[in-house]
Amino acid sequence: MVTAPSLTEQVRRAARQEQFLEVLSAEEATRRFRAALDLAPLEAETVGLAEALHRVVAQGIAAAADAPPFDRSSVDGFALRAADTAGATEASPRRLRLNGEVLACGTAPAIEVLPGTATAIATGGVIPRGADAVVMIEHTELEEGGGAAIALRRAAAPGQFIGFAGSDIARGEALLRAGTTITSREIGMLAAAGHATVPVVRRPRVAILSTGDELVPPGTTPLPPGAIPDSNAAILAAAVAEHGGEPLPLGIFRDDEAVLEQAVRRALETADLVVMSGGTSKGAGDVSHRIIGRLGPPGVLAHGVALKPGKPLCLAAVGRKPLVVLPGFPTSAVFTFHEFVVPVIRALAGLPPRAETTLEASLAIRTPSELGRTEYVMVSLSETADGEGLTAWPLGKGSGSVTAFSQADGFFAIPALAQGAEAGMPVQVRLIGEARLPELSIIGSHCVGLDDVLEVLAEQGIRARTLAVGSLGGLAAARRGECDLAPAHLLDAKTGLYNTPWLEAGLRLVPGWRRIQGVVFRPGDARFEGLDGAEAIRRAAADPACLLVNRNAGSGTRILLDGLLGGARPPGYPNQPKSHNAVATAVAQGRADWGMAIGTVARAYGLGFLPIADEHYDFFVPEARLERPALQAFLAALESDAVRERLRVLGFTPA
Ligand SMILES: Nc1nc2c(c(=O)[nH]1)N[C@H]1C(S)=C(S)[C@@H](COP(=O)(O)OP(=O)(O)OC[C@H]3O[C@@H](n4cnc5c(N)ncnc54)[C@H](O)[C@@H]3O)O[C@H]1N2
Ligand code: MOO
Repeated sequence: MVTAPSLTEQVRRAARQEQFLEVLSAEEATRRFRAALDLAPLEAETVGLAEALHRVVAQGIAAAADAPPFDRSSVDGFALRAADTAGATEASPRRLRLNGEVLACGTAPAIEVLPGTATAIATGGVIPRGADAVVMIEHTELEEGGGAAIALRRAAAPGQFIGFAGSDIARGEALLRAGTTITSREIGMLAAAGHATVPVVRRPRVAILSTGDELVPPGTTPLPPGAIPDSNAAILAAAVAEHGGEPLPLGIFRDDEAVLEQAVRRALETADLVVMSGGTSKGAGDVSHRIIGRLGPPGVLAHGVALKPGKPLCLAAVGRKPLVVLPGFPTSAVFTFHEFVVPVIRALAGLPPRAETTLEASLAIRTPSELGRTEYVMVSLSETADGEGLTAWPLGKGSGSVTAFSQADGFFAIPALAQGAEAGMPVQVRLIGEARLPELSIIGSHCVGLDDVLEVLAEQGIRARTLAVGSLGGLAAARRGECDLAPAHLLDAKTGLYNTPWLEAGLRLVPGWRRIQGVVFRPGDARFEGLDGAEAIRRAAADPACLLVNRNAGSGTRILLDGLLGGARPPGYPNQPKSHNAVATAVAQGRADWGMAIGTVARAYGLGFLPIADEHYDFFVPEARLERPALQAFLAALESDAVRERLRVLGFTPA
């Protein structure tokens, strides 16, 4: 009898089909990598206090001097012998003769305070020999007439208003312990306790190489066709510095084995750790991992890890030196860097393992995942309706995204043997950096006009976050009370009304603005030029050579377009990007001939435009949230002349 292979067997078979050396679990890959390395902190070096910020103390440091260095007065007044003031009262004041010196800060006393005398002293002045207390100037009276003297009407306690030498920290006392990260506070202590320099752990030097024929330095304009800005090197260099390393950015290398091998050999000579990105998968140009075998033992320790993002990760060592090839995809590169490389950098830098915070949240939407790989899903967090819990919204941008890791609050894992996670499931979200929930949470349809309103709020110091999940997704979030505002432009085909048919108990509809949706096409295209919008759509839908770029399901634009197509599925229909801009770019670049977008975007891309619908872009607001200050500020901004003018310039009309 033939039985279906078990799930585990299916996963093992899938792994065997990979060309990778062996697809390992993340734990096993980490174990092999760490076992091959020397993870002790690097040797010490001495730096001046001005360079000591964020460095790690290499060995325990004792105070080199007393602080304060001498007994000193903590008030402006008179240094005297406490015994001379015993029994002083309103009725029987004590009279003390003044010595002929004034102890300003920095003045060494010359006259001993003998019984029956006092010396004028400033805050911080050196306590003179003989004195054991200080009285405040306002508790004394200057005696008129018979020579310089003061009268006191209350007794002083021995030691009062004296800061004794070494009472803050005494010479030889432990000041800083090994492993302490130096902040401004430690620098202050070092300076006060007699140190001008400090022994710190040498920062691990991390060489960063980007590989790929398509890569160009950030900011290259115009971008050559097919070129991609090298964002990995930029984010990796900054992340190296954030975790105590010294980045050595070596630049961009073409997919040329000989050149790359030479560069990596040189990097291994100067750096403590070498990080490459790109070229570790299976394409013909994927050469990075191939050269490692020639650099010396032990070589590749893991190539292929059962996780997503990051499957093609390659961990290696040459001697005891770590060498890592990160996947080229930006989210995969930075995610695997943080999981596998950051702990190594921190260990070499003498830093403790990074503190990790995990919060429980409820998953907002069903999230599919690939069987056989632990999938890490980048999420944004929002507060639940009662304000007591959190909802996790998958960013849904994939490994190639350059924004997912940077914009996510954190991530949760879907186990290798699951094919997804269900909406409403509790998930453990590990935070990336510090998650700061925004004051204003906006979930729904995005419009360029919204950015202008939010700009005004930002000027008032109110942080907003927008999650573009389409009009229907936003409406669902508003119904659950999980956002402050759900922007929507939903057309009800039956009534021809926008948004109001979706209104229900517990929700308000705040009018936003009107915008013109229409057909976008390249100027001069005779198939569209001069036609009425609806007629143009009918003709385009019937022309097999005319390629559409559609919109994502759940977006208001898609609902509008589907209504106009009346069930037709013209060529290009499956191409469903998520924004007006993506539609305009596809048409401008000739990858499609037409699509539906708002007039403002059509103008920005220099496209032809046939108006179709004057639609309402409004905001669903959960009533329970109406009183929140950030929401009130948003509503006020919406009404303001400044915002109305900005919207008008963009081509929107007030609702
Ligand atoms: N046939 C297969 N193709 C791919 C597989 C596979 O198993 N079979 N794995 C996919 C996975 S998973 C990943 S992750 C990527 C990683 O591929 P590489 O590490 O070889 O990366 P490249 O091909 O060089 O580049 C991928 C992608 O990333 C962009 N990139 C590269 N470097 C940078 C950089 N420094 N800054 C910004 N962007 C960069 C590059 O332009 C590509 O778009 O492979 C899948 N393919
Ligand atoms: O493993 Mo790759 O990182 O999915 O994108």
